[in-house]
Amino acid sequence: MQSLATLSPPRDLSSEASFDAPTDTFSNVASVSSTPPTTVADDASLASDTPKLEGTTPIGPTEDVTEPIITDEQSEVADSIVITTTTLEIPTAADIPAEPSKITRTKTTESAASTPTSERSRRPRLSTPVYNLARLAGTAMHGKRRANGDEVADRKRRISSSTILDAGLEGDEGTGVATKTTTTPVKDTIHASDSQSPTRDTKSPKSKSSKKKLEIAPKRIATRASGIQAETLAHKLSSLGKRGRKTFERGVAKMSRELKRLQDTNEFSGIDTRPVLYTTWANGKYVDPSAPEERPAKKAKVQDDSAYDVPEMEEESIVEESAPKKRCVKKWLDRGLYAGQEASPDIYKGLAANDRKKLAQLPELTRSAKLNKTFPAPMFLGLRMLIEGRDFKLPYDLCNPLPPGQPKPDEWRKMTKNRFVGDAAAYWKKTPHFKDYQSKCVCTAEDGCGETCQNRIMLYECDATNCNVGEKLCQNRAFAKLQERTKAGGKFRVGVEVIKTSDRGYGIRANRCFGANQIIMEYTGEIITEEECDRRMNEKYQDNQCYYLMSFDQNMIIDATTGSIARFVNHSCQPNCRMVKWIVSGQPRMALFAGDRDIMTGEELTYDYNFDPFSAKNVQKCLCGSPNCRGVLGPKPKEVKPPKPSKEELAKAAKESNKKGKRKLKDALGEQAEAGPGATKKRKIKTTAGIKALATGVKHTASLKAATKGAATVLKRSMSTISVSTKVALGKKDKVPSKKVSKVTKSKSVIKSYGKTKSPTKKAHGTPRATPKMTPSRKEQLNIVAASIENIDYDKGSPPKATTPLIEATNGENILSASPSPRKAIDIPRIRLVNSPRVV
Ligand SMILES: C[S@@+](CC[C@H](N)C(=O)[O-])C[C@H]1O[C@@H](n2cnc3c(N)ncnc32)[C@H](O)[C@@H]1O
Repeated sequence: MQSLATLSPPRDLSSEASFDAPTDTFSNVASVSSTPPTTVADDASLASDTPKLEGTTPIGPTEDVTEPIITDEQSEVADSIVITTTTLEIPTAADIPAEPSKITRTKTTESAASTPTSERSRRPRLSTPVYNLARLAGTAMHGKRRANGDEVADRKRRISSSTILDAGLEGDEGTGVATKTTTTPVKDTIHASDSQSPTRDTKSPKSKSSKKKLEIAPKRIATRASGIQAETLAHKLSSLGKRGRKTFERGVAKMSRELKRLQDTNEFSGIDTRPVLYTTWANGKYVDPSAPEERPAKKAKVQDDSAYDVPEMEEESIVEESAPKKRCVKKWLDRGLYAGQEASPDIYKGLAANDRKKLAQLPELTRSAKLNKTFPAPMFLGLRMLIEGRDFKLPYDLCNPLPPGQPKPDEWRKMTKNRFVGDAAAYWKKTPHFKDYQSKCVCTAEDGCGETCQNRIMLYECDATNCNVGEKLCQNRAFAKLQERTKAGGKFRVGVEVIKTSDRGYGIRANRCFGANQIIMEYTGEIITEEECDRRMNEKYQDNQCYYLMSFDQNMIIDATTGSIARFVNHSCQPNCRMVKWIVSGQPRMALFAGDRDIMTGEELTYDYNFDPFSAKNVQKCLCGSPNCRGVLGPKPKEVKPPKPSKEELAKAAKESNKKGKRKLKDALGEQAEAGPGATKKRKIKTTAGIKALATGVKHTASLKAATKGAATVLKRSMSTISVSTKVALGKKDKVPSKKVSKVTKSKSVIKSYGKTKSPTKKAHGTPRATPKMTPSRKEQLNIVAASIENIDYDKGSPPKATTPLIEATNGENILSASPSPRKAIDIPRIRLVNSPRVV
């Protein structure tokens, strides 16, 4: 009988789930049920890790016992593993036929051997943890002894009992019957290998030699790098004295099986199964992860921050926190992302009663005011936000200012209000005709001082003195709105910024959107007399490339060399803005307004300078780049008049008209005869439409008064011939209060005095200025071309509309065709600037 060592997983491996999970039943069984060596004499048994089973299962006779076939896997196992063995009684070749050998096997093996089953043997899987052990034992570094595929069958190898058993098991895999056994004595081999194996089987220590074995049994080193020496049973025994050992052995012999099994526990073996902790070191010190995080005191934190050079930020935030909270002011936009969308016809639909009530109180939605169609942003929440008054951020394309660090113009002293310089203030007072602006408009709350407001038509801004509607509903307060908008500052509110152009010096860019005709910024500066302007041109600005002088009012000039940002607006022959002069609280003020189309964020703002260069020397090349560029910074071209007809053509035309006149007279007489005496009168009324029409069709006397007044005011501001036209327009039979007529007469005298042509001033270097356009009077600029409003179609009962004669600028520009403003939408005649600003 030879003992056959079976390969069983080392004890420590069974507990090291971290390497390879011992999924095989065998390992687990081995771990749990392995026992100390049965006897110290039995080396194999002593080294064995497998439990000693109570019963032994005879393995059937094996014929043809040959040298065991060692598979690659098995050989590796044998080579590299410290093997624990279990005593097996294997029949020798001679014994086999005589009596069936008995072999002590594990339960699994036993069942595999005894019960023919189709189950695969689990044995080969046992080798998995063995590799790890080899690596741990330090033998793995030597590498494999052979390459894959080597013929190893004939090679003489150390063979362990496990190998033999494995071989046998391999052979009967599937059948459970061992087909090959070995005759090679393996005991010595096992000895050698067992010298490193831990002692476990202490089942029956019998002799002194076995005790010696126990004593010299090497300490088992825990495979975990715990650093703690595992105190094994053997180790403990070795430190005992003779008597102590005897006592122990006696005790062991008496030990119950359960207790013996306990000895195999990790605790008993001194195996540290606690997870390995990766230590953290910081600044040369061990960081204990379990220790609570140290929170530095607040003061220390500030000191830390200072190390990163951000103390200012910290300080600022602290200051902000301590500052009292500002009251949240509701911000309104009159233009938004969804500008132009139609509002829902029933805005109260789907709202709760409370919300309806709130909504009804909003001034924007009161019946008297016009619904602002341009404010449904954002699309679905607009109404809710109106009710609740929440702010929202503007999208990128509505406001996109340039980043900081843009080039800034030097030597520019900003001035946000006009200032009279020198004699200008004194001279200004002599012409108080701007008191006329105080005449109240006749607008109703529904109108809201819209396009039909007389003040608006006259370019008078409404205020408390001249507005019939009131501040809340009035829409004719552009300058007041501008002031309100920009007073708080901020890039969006200001809406414009200086840019450096590539070829025209500085310019102005819109950093937000502006609606058509919306006021953008005021043009302010020093108001100087012509004499002062000449002086500055000759002395101060002699070598200047850029001029910031603009004709203003009463033959005066605004010099914006010291002035508002509007002075940087460049010229374009196809501009997107216009410079318009308004009378605000009786004072003329100039501002840049958007043109007839909306202005998008990022566009450069331009207007037509209608530039007067004084002399050829000052003519500058225009670089606006528009398709209709005039080439130079010069005055607007006059409209090309049709060529004069020849004398013959004139004579012919006269004949024709004579004939037609006779015929018309005949027709007229015929009609008169048919229609009776009233017909002529009717016809007369028709031709004198204008204000007469208003007067006849109006029920409200107040409206009548205002309408008449409005028209008269426009006329009186235009030229002296207005009085004639007005009289015609009013008609003798119209019951217009005499006061109004007298006012017109009065204005006539004003205009006379104001319409004086100025004496030509001396140009630079003593030459007289040859350009009366420099500061044109109203008389020079405007001409009445018609005083009819025949095409007005009033609704019955609607209040009368203010009317003004259609006026054309002297340069031939027809206002209706040249500037199709929204005013065109309503059928009233309109005027343009009474005194168009000019850059000089
Ligand atoms: C009122 S300033 C405009 C601001 C000026 N670009 C600046 O840098 O101060 C008028 C001057 O700008 C220049 N300028 C404006 N528009 C121009 C244009 N379209 N082409 C060439 N130069 C222009 C001319 O030199 C003109 O005298």
